Amino acid sequence: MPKRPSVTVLGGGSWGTTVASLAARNTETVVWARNPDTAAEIATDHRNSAYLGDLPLTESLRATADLAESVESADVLVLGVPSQHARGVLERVAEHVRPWVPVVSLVKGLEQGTRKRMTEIVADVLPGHPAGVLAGPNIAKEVVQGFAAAATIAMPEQRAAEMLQDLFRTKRFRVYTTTDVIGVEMAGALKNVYAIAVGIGDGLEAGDNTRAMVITRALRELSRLGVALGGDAATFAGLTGMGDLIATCTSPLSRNRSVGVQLGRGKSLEQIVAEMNQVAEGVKTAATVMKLGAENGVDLPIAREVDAVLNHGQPVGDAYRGLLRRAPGHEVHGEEW
Ligand SMILES: NC(=O)C1=CN([C@@H]2O[C@H](COP(=O)(O)OP(=O)(O)OC[C@H]3O[C@@H](n4cnc5c(N)ncnc54)[C@H](OP(=O)(O)O)[C@@H]3O)[C@@H](O)[C@H]2O)C=CC1
Ligand SMILES: O=C(CO)COP(=O)(O)O
Repeated sequence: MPKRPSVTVLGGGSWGTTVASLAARNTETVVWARNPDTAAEIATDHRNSAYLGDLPLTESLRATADLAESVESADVLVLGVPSQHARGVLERVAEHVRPWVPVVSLVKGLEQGTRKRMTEIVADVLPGHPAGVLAGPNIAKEVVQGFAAAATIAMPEQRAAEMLQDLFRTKRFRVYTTTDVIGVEMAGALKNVYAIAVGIGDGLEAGDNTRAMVITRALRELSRLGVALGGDAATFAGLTGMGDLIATCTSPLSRNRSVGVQLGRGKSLEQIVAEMNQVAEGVKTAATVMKLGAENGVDLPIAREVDAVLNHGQPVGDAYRGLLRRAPGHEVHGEEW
């Protein structure tokens, strides 16, 4: 049997480590963690206690804090650092990575300032490398424990998606394929903003009907923007759209939802962020999403309230009351929330 392509995962946080642990079941895999203690712990104890507690990782997974060494012989690169650091890490690997190696992003965020998706950043920094994304309803701790879950890998070419699919799939981690890179990337980035909205409602103890209302209308809102940006409407109804929105808006393990819950209970954003040791991408994505909406003529009433709370001092109670004051239109064809 021909040897499978080797994988290097850049980023030793919760999800980078989890995906590396999945890939290591299928092929030679190394994870790069910038913190040497994290790399040593993964390599020797097969754990990443800072991010995944005591949960055991695949024993064959290698780890290093040496970025150049980690990418030199990689056949596939996986990007697993938070969105605002992706460009910097890619720039550091550019001179070490072999030509044409595909890059798969795990990142659910947009670069502030440029408003670019991660595959657009790959195109800037590593031109010529095929770039795609793996996303879905994938709370890291559940996946690493082996609970059944599914994701979608999007590559510009279907054949590439099918080749890469086999590197990440396991008996209990189903990996579907698509060529809708824009849709999958946008769905992953957008759902975090709406998970903050749902979290705020939960923090205010608004109830189950409110949660269902916000999730459902959020799906419509994020689909409108995603389609305006070039995504396929069907993608937003699938795993990376509706699926991930449900997981992130309802899981007690979601960091984005948790930011919203704490805001709803009256904590300041500064305090919440200071107390977190993991990334909640939606905090930075909200303002970017508002700019994308304005540029593309898409009204985003729910995201606007989240942005107002996060960035413009809007009290959380007023944000929810503000939404309810707007008159509802046609459920399916209306532009309203
Ligand atoms: N966690 C999850 O369940 C899922 C997360 N994602 C997405 O995956 C991406 C990564 O998130 P996740 O792993 O959860 O994040 P975490 O917060 O768990 O970990 C972040 C990782 O990135 C590293 N890092 C931070 N800044 C830099 C930098 N400047 N240069 C290099 N490395 C850096 C951290 O290193 P250090 O420890 O040294 O600070 C850490 O290893 C995000 O876009 C997230 O939305 C997608 C699906 C599921
Ligand atoms: O993307 C995720 C689940 O699919 C993780 O969500 P959080 O970043 O909110 O924890």
